[in-house]
Amino acid sequence: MNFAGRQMKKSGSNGEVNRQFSDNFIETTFNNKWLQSAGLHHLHSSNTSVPPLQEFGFYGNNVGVSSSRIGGNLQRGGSVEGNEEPWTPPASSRSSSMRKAGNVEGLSPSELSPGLLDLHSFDTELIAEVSSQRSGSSQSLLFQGMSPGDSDPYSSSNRSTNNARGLHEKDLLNSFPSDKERATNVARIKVVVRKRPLNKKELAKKEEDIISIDPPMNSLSVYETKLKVDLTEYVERHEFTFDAVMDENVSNDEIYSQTVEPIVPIIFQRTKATCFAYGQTGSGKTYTMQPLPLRASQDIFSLMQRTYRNQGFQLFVSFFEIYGGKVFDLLNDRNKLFMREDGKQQVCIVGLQEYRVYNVETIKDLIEKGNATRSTGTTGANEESSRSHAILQLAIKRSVDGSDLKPHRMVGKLSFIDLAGSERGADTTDNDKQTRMEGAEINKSLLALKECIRALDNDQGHIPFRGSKLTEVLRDSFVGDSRTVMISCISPNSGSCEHTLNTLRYADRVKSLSKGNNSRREPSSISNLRNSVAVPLSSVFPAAPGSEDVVIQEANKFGWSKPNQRESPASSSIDRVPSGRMQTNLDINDLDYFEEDYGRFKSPWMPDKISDRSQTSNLENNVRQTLRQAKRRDPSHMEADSDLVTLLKEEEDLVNAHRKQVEETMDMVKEEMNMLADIDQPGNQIDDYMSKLHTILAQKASGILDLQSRLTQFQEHLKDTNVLVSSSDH
Ligand SMILES: Nc1ncnc2c1ncn2[C@@H]1O[C@H](COP(=O)(O)OP(=O)(O)OP(=O)(O)O)[C@@H](O)[C@H]1O
Repeated sequence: MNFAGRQMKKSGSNGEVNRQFSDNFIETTFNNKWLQSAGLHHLHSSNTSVPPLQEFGFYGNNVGVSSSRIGGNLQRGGSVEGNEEPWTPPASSRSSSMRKAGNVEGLSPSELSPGLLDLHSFDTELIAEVSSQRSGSSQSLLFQGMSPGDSDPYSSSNRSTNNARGLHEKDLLNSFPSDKERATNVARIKVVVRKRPLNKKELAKKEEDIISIDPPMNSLSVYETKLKVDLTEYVERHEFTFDAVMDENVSNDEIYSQTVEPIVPIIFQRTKATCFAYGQTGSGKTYTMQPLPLRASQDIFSLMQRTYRNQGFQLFVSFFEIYGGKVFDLLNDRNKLFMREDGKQQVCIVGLQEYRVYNVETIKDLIEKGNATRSTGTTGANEESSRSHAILQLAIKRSVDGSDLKPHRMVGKLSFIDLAGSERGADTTDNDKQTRMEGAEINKSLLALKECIRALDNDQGHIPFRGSKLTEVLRDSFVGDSRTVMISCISPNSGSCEHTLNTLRYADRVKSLSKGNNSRREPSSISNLRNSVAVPLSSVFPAAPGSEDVVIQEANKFGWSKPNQRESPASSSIDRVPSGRMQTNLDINDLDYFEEDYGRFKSPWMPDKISDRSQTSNLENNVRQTLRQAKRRDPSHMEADSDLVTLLKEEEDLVNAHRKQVEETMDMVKEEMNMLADIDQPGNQIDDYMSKLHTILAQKASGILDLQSRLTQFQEHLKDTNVLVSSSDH
């Protein structure tokens, strides 16, 4: 990442790494770039004086501790008016008990009250334990950035207030039917892909751009160069379709309108939403994520001013990172924080500072401050690489009775997660020990994320969210009434092909989660996994979308896409993949391949190559021969023929789909093996992980064996038909 803040020294932990700008792209500061691209360049000047956008009618007097403001626009609860110190209060000014609570591990739940932030809690989900300690101590709470509302006790007096408020809010919600409708219309999980341009380094190395994008179709193709067994090169095309696909010319503004803009209004409707960027190191995650919170807060303020004027909504910001498996507050001297789960499995962060904000300028300052504190380092693919997962949260709260005297409670929350990029140890040789350790830790948490996605995808009862801090934070993004936007960032260069395919495959898995109640993937959702075709190298570069030498996919009646070669001279030059991926006709030898690979599942890793199967399709030949004979003998068999052909096609589609799934799983396992190989610390439960992978593969293999037996039965059936036809001849 190339960001102003990254010039600063890396804070915390072992390494003090000097940061510098990447010269890979145009030479403006990243800060400038992201503000400009977000349409917020007016905020760039440090002298810019932006009048507060937000002055609530309810808070006209700004009485009480929670209405005091620091440095003009920024309020840290608990600070007294006139305190000009804009960021962290001096240590002496902090309550010692609070400091203790934020820094001592092993606290019992009852001790968690100060500075406890429930990541996704809403007013009905507040933690009971905090209540008794909080009442009457708003000053201390506010020093820890807690608005008193977060700790609202379940006292009887408050219950009645809550009821009143509940009614009031119900009326309020009823008064905005269009927003409610909009909320239901916003997809639960949206997956978009963004491709960055080739950078200077890649251009200098004359690397190919291997990704073509077809924006109207929301699809993209990755052209992967491979070697045949005879060592001739061919290119395999992998086609993917997502909710939106953005090429290198798309601005950050457009990214915002495609991703976060639609979910902003619904966080006023008691919804939690998460936007996270996923992708390999240097693929543009930070570049993409940084402008989004600013744009979102602009819209939030404008909603507060217009639609929800005088309704008492307030905006709070917090910013923390997960680095090396630990949590640090990016807005409070990188204080170490602790995650706790309450009885309702709500994840809470002990000691996290939250800032009440009144305008976009303040949020920009906070983000810059946080980014400057964030852990960065240099990887082979990115000189300014984020080595931590950064989580910025915008929380909308309301006070119980609309005044600042009463506690504020969570209404909705929007989280922005800039994941650290993964890089394989094997990709670079010059990484120092710290970078490798960081990489191992990042890989571990990303693997934990993948495990959760896989578990959700397989409809498993237990989702291993506790596998890492990252997945604990992300838990609520995937369950319950939440909205999630995943932005998959991909690098266009040929050297990143494997990473890119992996990113896209996982994006596809996440996409499949959106298909109703986390149910197993519908057949249509596996279409992406099947859309790999091979084309000759010469016909690929340049391969504009829609060019004549590609194979067009169209869905068959089962919802799976089927290869349908366009009638053009070029299409006939489509090559055959040795593995048989190109085969559109059923090949009995595929079954050998399944058995062969099932054998491999049981044996140690990893299959290097899927066996070459160029033999003729025995089953298909048998079937066709039988049908031809039958037709010749009795025209009344014509109808039965077409039924058989349909049946045959169905079976063929099934087998192809399963075969593709197995191939995809193998690629994924291979990638994960590579990642695991980079995690060389003890106690990382590799064995456990491996046995899980074994189980998954064995399940897939058994599915394929089922198919094989169905096919055999089908073949028997055809033989019987043949016998019947022959005997009727006689
Ligand atoms: N769409 C884009 N247009 C122009 N430049 C881009 C784009 N995406 C990324 N970049 C540039 O590419 C470089 C790497 O981007 P960035 O730091 O955002 O990657 P990252 O995925 O966050 O990497 P890491 O995971 O290592 O932190 C930066 O110099 C950034 O300015």
